[in-house]
Amino acid sequence: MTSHASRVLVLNSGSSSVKYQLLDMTDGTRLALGLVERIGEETSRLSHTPLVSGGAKREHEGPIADHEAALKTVATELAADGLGLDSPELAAIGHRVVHGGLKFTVPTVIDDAVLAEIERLVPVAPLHNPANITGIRTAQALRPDLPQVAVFDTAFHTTMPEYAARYAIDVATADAHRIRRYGFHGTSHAYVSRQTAALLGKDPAETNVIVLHLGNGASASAVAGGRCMDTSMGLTPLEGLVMGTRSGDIDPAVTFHLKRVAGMSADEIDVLLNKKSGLLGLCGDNDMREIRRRIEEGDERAQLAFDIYIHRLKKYIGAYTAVLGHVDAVAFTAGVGENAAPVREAAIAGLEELGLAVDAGLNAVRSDAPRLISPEYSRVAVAVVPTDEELEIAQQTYALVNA
Ligand SMILES: Nc1ncnc2c1ncn2[C@@H]1O[C@H](COP(=O)(O)OP(=O)(O)O)[C@@H](O)[C@H]1O
Ligand SMILES: CC(=O)OP(=O)(O)O
Ligand SMILES: [Mg+2]
Repeated sequence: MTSHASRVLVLNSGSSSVKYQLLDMTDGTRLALGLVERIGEETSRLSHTPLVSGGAKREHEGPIADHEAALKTVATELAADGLGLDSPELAAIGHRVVHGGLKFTVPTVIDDAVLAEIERLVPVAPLHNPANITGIRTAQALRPDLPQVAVFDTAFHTTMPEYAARYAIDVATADAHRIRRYGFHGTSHAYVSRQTAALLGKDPAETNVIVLHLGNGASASAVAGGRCMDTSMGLTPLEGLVMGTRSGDIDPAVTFHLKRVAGMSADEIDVLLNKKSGLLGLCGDNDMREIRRRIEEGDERAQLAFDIYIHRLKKYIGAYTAVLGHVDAVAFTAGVGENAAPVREAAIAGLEELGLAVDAGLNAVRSDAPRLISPEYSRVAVAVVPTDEELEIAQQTYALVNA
């Protein structure tokens, strides 16, 4: 590595998308960012924005078969801006890895053993770890000389108290199969809880925050003084809130029932609960924008799906208020949390007894900045705090390779 290398490329590979950012870590400037969506479909879409020398956003539509092809397209786009992966200024590539199990509690330089462990965890993150692995392998092939760093979604949650991390099942069985609650979106929960403290002008070590990360995948966390006390996702990213295509919490007996009575296999049940449930299963759409549009037109199925989504959210806000005892702020983040004012309004409605309220005028403001949406009199602050998993991953990656 040359001493002046100060750029980090971050790859956030999801089940059907790749988000990426190229940053200069001397001052944290973003040089380029983009998103490849609907990978594996005929209508894949790439949107790439160079942020240097006045470059404009470029968009392409057309089939991108898999994550390897997606990453190669990203490399071509970056090269077209003079920001190619062959640049000597690149110090490292940082990868979001969703499941790190018990082994990975800190950012880790990837070698064959680390990659094998991420692979071993595929059964507990079937939608995510395979995409992360392809991202790592493709990046390694393009720049075998560079450090590749894994930043784990699970890492922030490893400090959860044992009473929150354990399921109430036979201890020997649980331990033999490493069955416990790991939690996900940890990079986002860590970043957003810190940003929320900053918004309140408080020391993160003395601030209690309920973070609601509402994207396609969604999770809540209870963070006390920077430490995760509980989170809604469990062994896998299926538990907890209602999500775009995932059921969140259900009676586990539903699965035996589907097997015994409906004759479904374990794999079929897995697909049902992970890919055909949640908002999609309830009303046929998983995009909150489309659901709100249908509700405006009087669609009752969309309304019921929305109500179920909100009911679950409210239950977690109540539960985490009890877990924390004292709450300084509830922070909404990710695609839905940052953009869907009706979700924020409905989730907080009726929670005055918990010290929570939303100001309709503030809630309607559109902005990319962290902001309060609660009225002056609200005992607990309600905030919209945009997440930036890529920045957080870049910082952790750069810190590790310079350590
Ligand atoms: N303006 C908006 N109003 C409502 N929902 C939105 C809006 N913009 C984006 N979303 C929601 O955000 C989701 C994507 O969020 P994101 O955090 O990018 O998720 P993920 O990282 O899981 O792909 C979309 O599925 C969509 O439902
Ligand atoms: C862990 C998880 O659910 O991630 P995403 O929201 O990116 O699907
Ligand atoms: Mg996400």
